[in-house]
Amino acid sequence: MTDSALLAAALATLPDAARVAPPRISGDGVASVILDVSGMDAQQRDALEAEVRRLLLAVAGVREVRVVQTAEKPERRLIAVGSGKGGVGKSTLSANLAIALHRLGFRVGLVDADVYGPSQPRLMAAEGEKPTAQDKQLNPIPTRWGVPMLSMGQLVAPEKALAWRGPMASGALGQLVDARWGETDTLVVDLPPGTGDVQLSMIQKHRPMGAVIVSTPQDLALIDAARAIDLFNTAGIPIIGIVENMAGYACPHCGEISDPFGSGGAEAEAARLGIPFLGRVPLDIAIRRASDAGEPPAARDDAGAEPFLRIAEQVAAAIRSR
Ligand SMILES: Nc1ncnc2c1ncn2[C@@H]1O[C@H](COP(=O)(O)OP(=O)(O)OP(=O)(O)O)[C@@H](O)[C@H]1O
Repeated sequence: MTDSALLAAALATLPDAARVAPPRISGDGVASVILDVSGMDAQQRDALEAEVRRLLLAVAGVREVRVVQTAEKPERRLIAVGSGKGGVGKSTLSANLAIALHRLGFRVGLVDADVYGPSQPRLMAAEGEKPTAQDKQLNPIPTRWGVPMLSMGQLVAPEKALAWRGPMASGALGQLVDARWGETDTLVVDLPPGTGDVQLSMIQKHRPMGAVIVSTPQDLALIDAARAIDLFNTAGIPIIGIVENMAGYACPHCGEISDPFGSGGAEAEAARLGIPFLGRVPLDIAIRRASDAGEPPAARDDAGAEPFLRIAEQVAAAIRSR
């Protein structure tokens, strides 16, 4: 006859013994044990389970071992990046913000929820890669920038996306957010422009910690940005701040600075609305070229990364103050 005390003694030698709940054994020699695998990667989990099985099967009277793995759901904050209208650089900002936050020490993942114009696979040099799934949960795709990602563009062919109705897009958003993000503590979510179903689903179901709004300096973009801000405000999601993108164009030939979309509009709007202004990203052909080449400027060790790092520092401060 084998009792539970014998099993516990066999497992006491494990370095991870604290993760093993007291095992039980049935009269017919089936040992049951629960392992707490919180924070472990798949390899560590498998190794622990194999070791527990080996030790228990070595105990006289044990003919079978049943193992259940449990893990605490890690606390993961979502940062939604939105804009009132398309083409203002929301995707560019999301990718570079994610990388800059990673450089500041956060464990960051990137979700591209823009079903109608997913651009993260290109920006992050992951075009053509398809995520695999495990137990119906998607595995994020690692990128060379240390920020794993998932994109609507990896779930649906571009020509089919246009036919997607709101509920389908919202369902897909759930799959991206609830994927196997493991140790990731912060998800940067690149939303579609505007205030449609995906944004509502994001707000209602996934409750982001806060939102970053991207706008160009011009009036029309700002009116739309104010609408996006209003949506988050109404739902009680804090606005972390506004970023002004495509501000101040430096001519690559003569160096003269011009302001094709005006200047300072987003900062003035932020002041008017009483929300933080997070910074300005210049209209710079180097940003467009690097983005098209899948080499986000925020990953560089030169001045090109600076605007994104400054913005990320403010977002990091907002995260830490919560
Ligand atoms: N600061 C910048 N300087 C130069 N080009 C930029 C800058 N920001 C973005 N771009 C370029 O502008 C274009 C639109 O940017 P992006 O795709 O990030 O915008 P978006 O708001 O996400 O658009 P959409 O709503 O279509 O997804 C891209 O070609 C991008 O490389």
